[in-house]
Amino acid sequence: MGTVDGVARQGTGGDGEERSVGRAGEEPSAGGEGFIALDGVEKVFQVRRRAGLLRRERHEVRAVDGISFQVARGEMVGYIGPNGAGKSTTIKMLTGILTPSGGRLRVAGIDPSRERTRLAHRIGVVFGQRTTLWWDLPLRDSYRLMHRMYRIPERRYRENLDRCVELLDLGQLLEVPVRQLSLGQRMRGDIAAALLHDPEVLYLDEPTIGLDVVSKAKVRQFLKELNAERGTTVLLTTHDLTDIEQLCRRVMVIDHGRLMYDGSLAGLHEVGESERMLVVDLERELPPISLDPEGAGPGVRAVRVEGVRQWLAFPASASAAPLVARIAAEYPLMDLSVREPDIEAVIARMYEAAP
Ligand SMILES: Nc1ncnc2c1ncn2[C@@H]1O[C@H](COP(=O)(O)OP(=O)(O)OP(=O)(O)O)[C@@H](O)[C@H]1O
Repeated sequence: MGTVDGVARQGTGGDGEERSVGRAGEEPSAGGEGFIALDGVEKVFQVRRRAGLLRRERHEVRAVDGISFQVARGEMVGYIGPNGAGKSTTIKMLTGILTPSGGRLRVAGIDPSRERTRLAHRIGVVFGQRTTLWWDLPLRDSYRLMHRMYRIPERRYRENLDRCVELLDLGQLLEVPVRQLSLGQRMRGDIAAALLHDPEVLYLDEPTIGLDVVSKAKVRQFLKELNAERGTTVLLTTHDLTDIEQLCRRVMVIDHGRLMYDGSLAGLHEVGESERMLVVDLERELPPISLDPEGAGPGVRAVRVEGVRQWLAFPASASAAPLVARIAAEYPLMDLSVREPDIEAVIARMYEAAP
């Protein structure tokens, strides 16, 4: 594991450290420290488990095991890893919900667990699997409560709400009780709620989980615009590599509480030698597609044929465009789609590839 760690840290990690300080009222941070800065952060849970009929044993779970990274103001970074890797625990420490067991952690120069309330005015959090909205209230009433809780100045609240309503398409939904919203509608409602107080940092934990293709596209487009227009710093946890591909130039991989990779998504695919899958529907049943590597790019292979449908694997770090162009030119193509490898598979291959 150490080797993967060593090999893989090649990315954009330090970029923009110089942009990290300088807001009125912000604590001066240590020379060049990132807007989000973790140094050797640990979180150890003490748990008791059954060790016989009556006996219980105490043992430790090192959910986060010495993580260090920096995120510059305005960066949008993917934070990915398999189930139980330590992602949510990290985010909970970044919001101040959990106190680290060791190491140093700062967000905008603030120690989250010591000054949770002060930090709350500067961060927004969306947990895809849970809502921060009031279940029985219409969206608009939830927003009014947040307006008061965060003491958001009236004009700023109006502007932010209007903007979120427009860009997240919430106009028809404001009077609907949250419990009657679909998952995608509720998620858009939650994202708006996290942004009403104009946070400088947004933590998103699985913001597209369970959403249909159209809702996913809406959420991603909104986040892109938010980041481009307001310079909001975003830390995004997801199991959907397309979220990362479309939103983040930088991705960090965590596993067993340790940072295994920090760099570009293309770099991650290279380290893991992972493959994407092109699924094509032809007009009629044909033998497996065979293409000249010169035109379609190297590493393309037909892996499955089922009637008119064929599956072609190709390196995930390569563009699908030349391959699609080639197939369209040489075969009677009806339809196609590209499937991303899942994160677990990419990480598994990353380990396999380590010397
Ligand atoms: N409150 C807790 N008490 C004891 N163990 C915990 C607690 N919270 C998390 N853990 C353990 O810490 C480890 C990391 O959990 P965490 O929820 O941070 O993972 P995750 O990467 O967010 O996973 P997922 O993708 O499944 O949400 C897991 O082994 C989990 O069981």
